[in-house]
Amino acid sequence: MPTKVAINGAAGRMGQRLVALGCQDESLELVACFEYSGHPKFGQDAGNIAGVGELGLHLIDHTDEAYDAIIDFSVPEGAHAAVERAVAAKAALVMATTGLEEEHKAKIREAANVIPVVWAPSMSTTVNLTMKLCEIAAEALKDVPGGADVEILERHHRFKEDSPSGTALRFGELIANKMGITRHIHGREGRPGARPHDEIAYHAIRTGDNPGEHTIIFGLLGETMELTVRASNRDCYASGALQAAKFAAGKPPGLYNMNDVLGL
Ligand SMILES: NC(=O)C1=CN([C@@H]2O[C@H](COP(=O)(O)OP(=O)(O)OC[C@H]3O[C@@H](n4cnc5c(N)ncnc54)[C@H](O)[C@@H]3O)[C@@H](O)[C@H]2O)C=CC1
Ligand SMILES: O=C(O)C1=N[C@H](C(=O)O)C[C@H](O)C1
Repeated sequence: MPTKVAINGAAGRMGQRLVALGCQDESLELVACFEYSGHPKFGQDAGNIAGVGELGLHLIDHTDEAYDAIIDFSVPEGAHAAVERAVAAKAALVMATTGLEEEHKAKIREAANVIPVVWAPSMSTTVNLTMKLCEIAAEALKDVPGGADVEILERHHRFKEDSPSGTALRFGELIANKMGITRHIHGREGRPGARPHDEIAYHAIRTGDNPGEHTIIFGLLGETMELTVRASNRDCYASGALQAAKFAAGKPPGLYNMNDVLGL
């Protein structure tokens, strides 16, 4: 039986790729494409919007159709709505939206008591693998003589609303946990003085249509290591999210991440 999937934020950049890839995947069935009712294309066919032709799936904000999983790539308010939809439908939730406030995060954690939730700031295989590599590097370099300075650079398209990216913040969190760092700063200006070792700095670049790029720098005295992971287009995120939906459907309630989905 195919996994029945609903998409929240279906007219967005990511939503359109989910519709386009999802409708070609025989192991799943798209059953609902949610948008907020004020969207200028509300009611139109999601397939036409995604450029794959009519699918008979219109942009809606309510359905009585059952589904096994709902995937959310939207905005914080949309993510809130997706959690409520998932709990009401007793469906798995794949939460991909970034830039969430603490109230939204608390709601997701609470939902994981009653439904399976896959929650990750990046659904990309290579990003999640790079996170593993960074954890190895952080562990190995935490006591290196002279210290290792960690800086995280991210580049995204000009339309991105949150900064820094959720992925950059997750990289920082994982590295900080391994190295015992508690200070996180965002850019530098003026005369901040010599760099302390126990901080991680984030730098967010916004240009053109960049679908996402992260560089993690470990700077030592005498040598530097940089790990870069770069998306060529959004399909790495969309296919990861569809995989996560299939993974989570029917799983026991709980919080899962992409390492669980990808077996990393
Ligand atoms: N975890 C991951 O792998 C990735 C996460 N993202 C995140 O996904 C989010 C969306 O990214 P994009 O698609 O580029 O943004 P977008 O702005 O193109 O799409 C967001 C969509 O959500 C819709 N929306 C707004 N309110 C809604 C509501 N109440 N209910 C349902 N839909 C609603 C908007 O109308 C829009 O169509 C961002 O937070 C981004 O950072 C993006 C790519 C990968
Ligand atoms: O908004 C985007 O485009 C992306 N957002 C995610 C993030 O904030 O980490 C993931 C990816 O980098 C693309």
